[in-house]
Amino acid sequence: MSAESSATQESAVSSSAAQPKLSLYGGTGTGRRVTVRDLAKAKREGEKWAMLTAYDALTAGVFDEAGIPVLLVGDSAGNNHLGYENTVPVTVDQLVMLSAAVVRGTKRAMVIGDLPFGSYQSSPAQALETAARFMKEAGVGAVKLEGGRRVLPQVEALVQAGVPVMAHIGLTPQSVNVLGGYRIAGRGDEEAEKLISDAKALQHAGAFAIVLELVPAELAARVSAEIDVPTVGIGAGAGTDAQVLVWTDMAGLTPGGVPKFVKQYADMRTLLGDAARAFASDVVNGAYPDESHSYH
Ligand SMILES: Nc1nc(=O)c2c([nH]1)NC[C@@H]1CN(c3ccc(C(=O)N[C@@H](CCC(=O)O)C(=O)O)cc3)CN21
Ligand SMILES: CC(C)C(=O)C(=O)O
Ligand SMILES: [Mg+2]
Repeated sequence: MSAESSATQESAVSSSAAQPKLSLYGGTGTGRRVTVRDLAKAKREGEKWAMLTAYDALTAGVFDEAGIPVLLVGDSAGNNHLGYENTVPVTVDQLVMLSAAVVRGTKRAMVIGDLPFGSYQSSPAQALETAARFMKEAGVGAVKLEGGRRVLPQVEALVQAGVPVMAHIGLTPQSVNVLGGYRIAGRGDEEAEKLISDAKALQHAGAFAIVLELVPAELAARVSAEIDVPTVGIGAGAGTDAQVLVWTDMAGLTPGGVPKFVKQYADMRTLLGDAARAFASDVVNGAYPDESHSYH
């Protein structure tokens, strides 16, 4: 399949399930994807929205049918899909492939590609080259990158070239080796002021939304009130315009403990483990397959 045709908005996923009433969709059945204008309108009208990560076509299709308006192909695929320790080793090739799958598996969500570590920091030209791959080869509707002031030239160049950019400040996991861990950002007056001025500068540079990760709730609420573009919180309290969670955390599939900001809405680790154990047990006992699963 050519890059062109794999990037179409068509999908094998069909939906007959009832959709949640989200004006973000411009009414269901409009046959179009959520756009940056829809998200701007949601902020004006005080409508909150949810974003989830997605790393494959089937899971993305489930979220699309559930009415999640924005799906992020996060570099959190590093630890949640590809088996790495963190997001640092993730490559553009890997995320472009996963992004293409998420676009193919969805019809209405805006799909955002997370620019991996090392794929945009060097220069605006590098950022544009990477973003163009996500748009042409995967068909994403926008990209996301980490950083405040230090990436303003990249944000400006991308927006001027026609690439919608979601910014990401607060805890920026691609800098985990500099930070020495995943710590709360924006504590203290000086850090708080820096976060606010970064948010304003990113908005001025043309970012259509800003992720606020692991920042005190009061500060995130203040940022959200002081800027016109939507904020998307993760571990940033209830005062942001939208919320994002890593889907494996939300669904109870992530092994070990999850951060305190996560709410688990399912227990998929137990569900899948039980299914696998039941299958294995049936095979060992001769209970599967039986006549109904056999051909003659
Ligand atoms: N599965 C998963 N969920 C995520 O939310 C996530 C990833 N992976 N990978 C990329 C980043 C890393 N993130 C993280 C990772 C750990 C904490 C954490 O341990 N937080 C502590 C509080 C830290 C503090 O007190 O300073 C916690 O217990 O909540 C937070 C965000 C968020 N992102
Ligand atoms: C947690 C979100 C914001 C992210 O950047 C990711 O999933 O990679
Ligand atoms: Mg990320």
